[in-house]
Amino acid sequence: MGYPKIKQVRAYVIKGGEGGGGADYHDQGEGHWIDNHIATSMGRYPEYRQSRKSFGINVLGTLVVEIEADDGTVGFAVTTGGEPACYMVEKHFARFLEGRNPFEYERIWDQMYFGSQYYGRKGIVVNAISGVDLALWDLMGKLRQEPVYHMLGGAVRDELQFYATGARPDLAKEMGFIGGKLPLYHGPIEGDEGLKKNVELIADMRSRVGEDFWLMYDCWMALDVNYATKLAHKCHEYGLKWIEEAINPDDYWGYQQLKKNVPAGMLVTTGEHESTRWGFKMLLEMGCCDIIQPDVGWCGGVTELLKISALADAHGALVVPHGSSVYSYHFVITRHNSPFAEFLMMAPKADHVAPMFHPQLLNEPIPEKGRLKVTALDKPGFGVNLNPEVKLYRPYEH
Ligand SMILES: C[C@H](O)[C@H](O)CC(=O)C(=O)O
Ligand SMILES: [Mg+2]
Repeated sequence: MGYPKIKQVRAYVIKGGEGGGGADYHDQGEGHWIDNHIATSMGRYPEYRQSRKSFGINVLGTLVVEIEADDGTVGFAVTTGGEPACYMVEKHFARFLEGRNPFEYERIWDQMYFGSQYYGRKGIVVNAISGVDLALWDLMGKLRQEPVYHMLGGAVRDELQFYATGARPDLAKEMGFIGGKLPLYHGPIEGDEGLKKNVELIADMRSRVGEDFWLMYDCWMALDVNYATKLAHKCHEYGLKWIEEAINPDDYWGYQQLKKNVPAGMLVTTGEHESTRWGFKMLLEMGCCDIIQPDVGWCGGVTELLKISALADAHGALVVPHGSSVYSYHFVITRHNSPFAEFLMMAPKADHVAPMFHPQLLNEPIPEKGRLKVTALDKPGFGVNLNPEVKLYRPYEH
């Protein structure tokens, strides 16, 4: 009805070293806190314990999806997925968009998901679907000259408030954040000595930040239920607010048990590596956690996040999306059951606020004193631009 149709869908990869970082936020230079001996399930192999890049955490690179309408308007989005995701977007998903009205996002999502069900459902395929979906919302916003958050129902509060993820919660407190989430440095393979160091770090941070500041541990899937339970109990006396992604995301039964095991009042959070309403249904119905943390660039995009969020609301769970910069800000501001947002500290020493998807995006809003006014989002679409200085490769065409 009065809107131009979709003319072309294009998918690009941004490779590390040529504007790396950005949406593939683990792809950072040497000495960055995000790659400094963080516990992972690969830590059982000594050669992969010190660095996540050593086992290939940054191997994919950023996926950029552009959707051009007949009138020349271009919506775009970035997420992780790299060249394999480019193949899916160009060779498979583009057919469900080109020639269509861009506002048919439900039908487009449904066709991408069910058209790839036989090889997809999770992981990189859903990253690719998410990238297309976000680019579509950006295009819709640009065509209507409206920010995405307006199209999602409008803001339910005047500003976002953030906790910071990084190596220095003490500095995050000085910068005005409401809490600090530390990476867990030592996994079960490092035994009691490692466990002791994990507890000592929280104790040290607590002594630096005082009583009321939130402290959390992000365990990045590295633990087992027994270790996670011990860690939770030992950190309780230092006021650990939540234990995040403690175990393998496929082990719903383990999360269910962990939720029963943690001290009263401590929250269990997970979901950044989960996707679609069906994955989150498992977490919610099985009582696995208190907060779900979908990444809007990985869980199926905004279209799917709306469904996940409604499901969580009905289960009394909060939705605090993982990272994802503007793509989550436009969502969080519209939902009562998303009362705050995450900010990933991308400064190598976590000592100042730097745009999360730098250098790929221009005009990316960043928190000031741990907050962001809704007016910072008042631009068409997601309100960001691709940095023309970052090189794009288009490995496949259709
Ligand atoms: C810090 C974590 O290991 C990871 O890099 C980011 C993450 O899981 C989060 O922000 O949450
Ligand atoms: Mg996490």
